[in-house]
Amino acid sequence: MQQTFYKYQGTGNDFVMIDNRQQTFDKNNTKQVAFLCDRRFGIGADGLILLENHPDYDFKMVYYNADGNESTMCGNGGRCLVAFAKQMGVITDKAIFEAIDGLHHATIENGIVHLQMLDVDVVEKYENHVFLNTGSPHHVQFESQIEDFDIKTKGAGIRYGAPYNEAGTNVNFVQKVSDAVFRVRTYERGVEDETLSCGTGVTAVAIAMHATGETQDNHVTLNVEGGKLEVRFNAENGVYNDVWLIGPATYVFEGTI
Ligand SMILES: N[C@@H](CCC[C@H](N)C(=O)O)C(=O)O
Repeated sequence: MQQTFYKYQGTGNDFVMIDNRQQTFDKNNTKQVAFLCDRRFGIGADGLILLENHPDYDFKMVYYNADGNESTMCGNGGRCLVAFAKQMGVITDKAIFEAIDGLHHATIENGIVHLQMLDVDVVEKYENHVFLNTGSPHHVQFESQIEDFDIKTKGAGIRYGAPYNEAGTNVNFVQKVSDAVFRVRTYERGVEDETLSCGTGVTAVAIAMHATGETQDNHVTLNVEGGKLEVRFNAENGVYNDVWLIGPATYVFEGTI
């Protein structure tokens, strides 16, 4: 069967988008999802996202990693899905949608998507790293420089090591640029490689930098390999709410395969 698809990217984190409002996509076919995401044999993407109907909200998001498995929240994917829902005529300039981690509010204007992320009330601080969940699990590790870093080897070591083991985590390496600006490179679970950007990852980094006193600001800029993202939040007694991930979401091409 031929599959119509749309390709989007958000700061270089790229996704195959499928309109599944008619429930025609075989959601349990892991091999098919992995094939569509394959950069040599398929379309090529870090993940695949289904746009589905929701009885109470604008739409539902179903997210798969490039390995073909359904996974936890994808921040850049959520931003791209808002742009795709607009292209499909499902929304105009704002949305409320359900993802695996709950409800998300979003707005879109001139290709820039503001996406509200999960509140965070647990930030685990260790000697060399911070661990927190921003819809997906994130290990955040501060480094003095990440330019010449072997992200894939170092990231995989942490992702598969204790205490994360097989369930794993995403791994973010962070370098401070200035008070409220950080450079981030991320190893993504389920892609099992460095990606050019990770939305839940930069959200985790912004909160981790605030929680450890690396920034006093509640509006942080994150320089990633694929561009620039912003994260804003409200911090009150160790609880982070009103968390927003902000950045571009761009249509690339469409086709059938
Ligand atoms: N690219 C994502 C994160 C996607 C989920 C992640 N790979 C996982 O399985 O935890 C983002 O932009 O947040």
